[in-house]
Amino acid sequence: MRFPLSKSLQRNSLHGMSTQTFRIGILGASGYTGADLVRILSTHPNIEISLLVAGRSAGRPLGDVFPHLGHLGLPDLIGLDEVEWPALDLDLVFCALPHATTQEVVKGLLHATGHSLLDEMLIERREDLVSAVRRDIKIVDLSADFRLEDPDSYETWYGRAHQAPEFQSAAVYGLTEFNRDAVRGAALVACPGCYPTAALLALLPIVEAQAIDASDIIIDAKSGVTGGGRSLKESMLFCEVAEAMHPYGIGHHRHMPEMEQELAKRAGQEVGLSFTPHLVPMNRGELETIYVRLAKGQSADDLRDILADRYAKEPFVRVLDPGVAPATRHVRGSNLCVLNVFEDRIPGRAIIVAAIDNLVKGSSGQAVQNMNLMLGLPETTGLMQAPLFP
Ligand SMILES: NC(=O)C1=CN([C@@H]2O[C@H](COP(=O)(O)OP(=O)(O)OC[C@H]3O[C@@H](n4cnc5c(N)ncnc54)[C@H](OP(=O)(O)O)[C@@H]3O)[C@@H](O)[C@H]2O)C=CC1
Ligand SMILES: CC(=O)N[C@@H](CCC(=O)OP(=O)(O)O)C(=O)O
Repeated sequence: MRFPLSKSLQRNSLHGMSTQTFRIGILGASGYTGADLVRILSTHPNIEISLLVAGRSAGRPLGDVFPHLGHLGLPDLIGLDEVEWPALDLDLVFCALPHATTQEVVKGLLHATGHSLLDEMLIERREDLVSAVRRDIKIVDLSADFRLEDPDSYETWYGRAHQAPEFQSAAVYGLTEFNRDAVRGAALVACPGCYPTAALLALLPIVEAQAIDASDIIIDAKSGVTGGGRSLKESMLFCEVAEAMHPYGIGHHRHMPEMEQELAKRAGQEVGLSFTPHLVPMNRGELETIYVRLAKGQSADDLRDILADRYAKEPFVRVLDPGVAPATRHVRGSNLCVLNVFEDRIPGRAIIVAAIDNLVKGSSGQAVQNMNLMLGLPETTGLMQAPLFP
């Protein structure tokens, strides 16, 4: 059976698997999330990696920067200004660039390809480019640039005015389990931050059921050092991180408005949370211990039932057996989020625990999950690897 290629996928009638290949690019391929995108996509059956962009590492082979990826035969890293967008004819681009860098890059990319999003924004596009591209390029952004819907909130929390505010409203917030349909049709997906990913998966169903007081949530979070990226920072040096642990961003971390924005959409009441992240001496992984006040008549078991029901059919979110504490070793290298709920000694309170791998479900894995939907592929393609243990 044949389908038009641009609309549907050619299907292998024997195995029910798509045989179509999509050309993708990775901007920020010499960073931690870029490396994990390459790792995950290198075994994805429908993806050809056609472009790898870097900053300081531009001009070097990928295997020079990451010897563990050197055998894949991928293109060398190049600079942004060397990319010939129309000629590359990409289906999708991942932006794994530092936040604040991405907004102008995305704007430039939409102009350089004559993207039809420009029509929606009533911005003139060059007709010669329109005819040169096969179809609109799709963008999956891993940075924070398009997560906040309100330009003023962006300026308040990121300390500078947004450079592409006209595209903020076009972006779909890519928490896949809650925005599947919108992600499928999106031109630009803003993947959630790693801390919001774990917090929202733990809290959204419970807040939606009005089973807790959403104005009184306390999130105590711990992250591995890769959460801070690969560029050199004193606070990330081995001697500063090993055998130590410290909180940061106390009372003013930029992930708070992101969590509140998404919780508020479902809470039906005022949302208030305290959030304190800590840096812990491990490479990857993230654990959140969340303290909540129960709504009248609710128990910790009720919260657990709400999560278990909500995620029963989700491939990447698991509620562990009663009493089993989620740990980063349960998810390492996988696209899983593991959750559980515990009774507090103080009546009327409960404790929710969530664990993810910040580089997989917290960034690159979730980005590929969104890519699969945007390209019309089964959501789990390339993402079913079991966690690495111990
Ligand atoms: N690390 C994590 O756990 C998570 C990260 N994120 C977000 O994902 C994005 C990437 O994060 P991460 O991989 O950790 O960051 P890294 O610092 O490890 O990597 C950043 C990448 O961007 C490249 N880059 C920087 N400036 C430019 C430029 N001007 N032109 C071209 N390339 C440039 C760097 O190239 P080079 O090194 O060669 O200069 C590098 O490849 C960030 O926005 C981050 O906030 C989101 C969720 C989790
Ligand atoms: C350990 C560490 O530094 N973590 C980062 C969060 C990384 C992330 O997921 O979020 P963004 O995409 O919003 O950067 C931080 O606290 O800023």
